[in-house]
Amino acid sequence: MTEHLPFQVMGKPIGPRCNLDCTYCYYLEKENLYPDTKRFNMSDAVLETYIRDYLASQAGFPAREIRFNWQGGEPTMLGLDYFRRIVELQRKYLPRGKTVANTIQTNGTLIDDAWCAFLKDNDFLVGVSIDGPPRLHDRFRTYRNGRPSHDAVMAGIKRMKAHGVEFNTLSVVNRENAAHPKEVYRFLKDIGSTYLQFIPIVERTADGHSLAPAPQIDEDGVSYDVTPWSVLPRGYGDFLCGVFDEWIREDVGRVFVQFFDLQLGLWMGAPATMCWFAETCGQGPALEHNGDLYACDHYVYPEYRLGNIMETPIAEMMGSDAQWQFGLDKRDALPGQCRNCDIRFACNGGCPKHRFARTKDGEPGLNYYCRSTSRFVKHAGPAMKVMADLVRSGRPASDIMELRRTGRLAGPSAASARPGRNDRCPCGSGLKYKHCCGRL
Ligand SMILES: C[S@@+](CC[C@H](N)C(=O)[O-])C[C@H]1O[C@@H](n2cnc3c(N)ncnc32)[C@H](O)[C@@H]1O
Ligand code: SF4
Ligand code: SF4
Ligand code: SF4
Repeated sequence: MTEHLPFQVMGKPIGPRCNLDCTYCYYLEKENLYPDTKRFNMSDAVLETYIRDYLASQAGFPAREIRFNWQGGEPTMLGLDYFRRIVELQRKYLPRGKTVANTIQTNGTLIDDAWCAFLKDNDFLVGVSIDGPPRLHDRFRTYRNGRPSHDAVMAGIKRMKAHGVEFNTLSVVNRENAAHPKEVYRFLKDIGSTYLQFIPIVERTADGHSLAPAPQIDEDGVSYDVTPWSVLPRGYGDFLCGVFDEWIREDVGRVFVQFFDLQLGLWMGAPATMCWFAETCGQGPALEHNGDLYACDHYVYPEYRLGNIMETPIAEMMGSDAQWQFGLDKRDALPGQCRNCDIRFACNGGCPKHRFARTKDGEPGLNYYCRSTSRFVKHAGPAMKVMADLVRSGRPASDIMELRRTGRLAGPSAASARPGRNDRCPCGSGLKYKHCCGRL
């Protein structure tokens, strides 16, 4: 058996089954992978094998906590007894000296008081999918009959808050809500979310989505063969900058936005905390209901199936040449433009799933979101640099808000107005702009 790195599985104990039918959902179509399957619940035998083998596979690594991520489809459709069994099996097989943590990603519509009590008692961290206020959320997140889901999600969130269940929000950035960064951000704050994740959505028509009647044209006149709900690169960049401007004004250290957090880490030279921005990947396989293991949640396709946990130990599949190669390809397949990119440290070419654009020289393999990332880094880079310096000098990153209030630092909008090359850099470093953030 070959060695493997620590890894975290995205578990799909109910496969792609769901009580909602979100227009943009990439996972519902996975039913086609299992055409003869009527019931997608992971059997007790597969569940027990998974929990036993996964815990054993992580036992030798230094991290004390071993994490299980439950997703889908909609995992809460499995019911509470199913999750009680999960906790029981985790206790049974927990290696000495380790602790277990659980996250569950849900649409929130089925969270009642009994669920809340269970989630609280067992310290589950809950991720709730919500795309903003009703007008924006209900545009795509509906039941099969088209009924909106926002009210049900909010009822679930209200209950969780009443029970003191820890939750964060996961919002897809799509063509509609991307145009309203401030409204989305303020809404998420108002409902009590203090940890916000934003995931951009892009689906190519070439992947079999036939609903895009014509190429989608970006504001810059560039044409993309993506679905009408996919956010365009310019729109996603603008969204990130819009949210950043709100956050940096009064919320640093109080509200955690995953993207900003991880960018700050990268500016400080720390390893990426999200695979999209890491140099290599391949440490986040997806486990389907029947024990099939895939290279990644974004690559649940037959050609990326590593095997089945009922036949091959999970550790062996994760140490296989195929999985190593999958992870290294992220770095090795970078096009020239990325290899020579000044902000590669903050991007690393992004997720390979999104690398279907062409570079300025026409080379394939550039990330669709290249323009979004570079726009964000140029906009937020000066402030990121200041925050990184603050943290390095033992001060909290949130001190940046005071520096900006007292005029000792230019705001992001002033920074993005581009000073002259020989002017003092607006980030406050004392260097000339051309020697500091101007190099971006
Ligand atoms: C597939 S769902 C499964 C868990 C649960 N049903 C939920 O909605 O949270 C996991 C996350 O993926 C997001 N998602 C769905 N389709 C997507 C797409 N095409 N691109 C990016 N994210 C997507 C959902 O909004 C949700 O936040
Ligand atoms: S609730 Fe989750 S799994 Fe269900 S359709 Fe929506 S995004 Fe997909
Ligand atoms: S910003 Fe663009 S060119 Fe630079 S590493 Fe990212 S995708 Fe590549
Ligand atoms: S393919 Fe994308 S989502 Fe999957 S592990 Fe790599 S970077 Fe992460």
